[in-house]
Amino acid sequence: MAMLTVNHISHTYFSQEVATEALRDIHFSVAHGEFVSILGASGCGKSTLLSIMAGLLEPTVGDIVVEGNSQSMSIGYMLQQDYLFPWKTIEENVMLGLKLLKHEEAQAKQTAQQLLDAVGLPNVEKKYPRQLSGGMRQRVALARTLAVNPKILLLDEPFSALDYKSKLKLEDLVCAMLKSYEKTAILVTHDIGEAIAMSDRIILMSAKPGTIHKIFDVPQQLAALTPFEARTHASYGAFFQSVWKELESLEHSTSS
Ligand SMILES: Nc1ncnc2c1ncn2[C@@H]1O[C@H](COP(=O)(O)OP(=O)(O)OP(=O)(O)O)[C@@H](O)[C@H]1O
Repeated sequence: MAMLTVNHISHTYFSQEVATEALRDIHFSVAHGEFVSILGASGCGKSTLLSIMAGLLEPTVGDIVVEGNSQSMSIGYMLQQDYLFPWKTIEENVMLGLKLLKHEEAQAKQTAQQLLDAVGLPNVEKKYPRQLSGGMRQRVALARTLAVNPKILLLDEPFSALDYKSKLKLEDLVCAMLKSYEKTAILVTHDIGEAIAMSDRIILMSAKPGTIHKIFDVPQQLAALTPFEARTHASYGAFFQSVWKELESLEHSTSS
């Protein structure tokens, strides 16, 4: 059974008597452990779809089915900004969700420490977010997300505020962590390279209204590699070009 099904979702915003059709009949499933990217130009409805998948926005038509349940309870997020609480230590930030779920303090501390070790930050637990770099803070955000053991991670351009080297390193770390914790992930991005390097499948969206234009299976020889290895593999360029061409044709068809 699919881990998540986006079940014929359509969404129209109504504001001040103006209707904007943001999404039309979006339908796809994501398997357990799969990494799917949603790629598209600005305004194609990525954020709207993400908000619906997260359960933050009720779609006009359709629903989200998570592993057989019609609810999006088991979803964690990693966003562009880390949203760490500046007045809390790193350890307290990672433990936050566990405390809300009423986990025992000692157990929560142990989980936080294990995850901080796993994301390569073994000695920062008593520091505050302002004492860490942007890349380190995003690693803390990843640890905090994984701490509550969500079934599915929604990643909303989580590397876009980072310098290029930190971004590539974090891509590798996120994929390694997701693999070792057997998580399912959906990444929203407008970065073709990132989508290719990280995903098993890429859903390319067109705009006005947002629809699924095409779904690419990332070639196995790339999908099996780490993101950095994929970016530097001989077949990366040809696949990049085929996705790029499709994106270009979309832009021409919407601007003509
Ligand atoms: N609250 C809202 N009220 C009215 N229209 C909205 C609202 N939010 C988004 N829209 C419209 O819905 C469409 C899809 O917007 P959305 O933000 O989901 O796209 P996006 O692909 O995430 O864009 P970006 O990459 O720029 O964030 C756009 O036409 C946008 O103007």
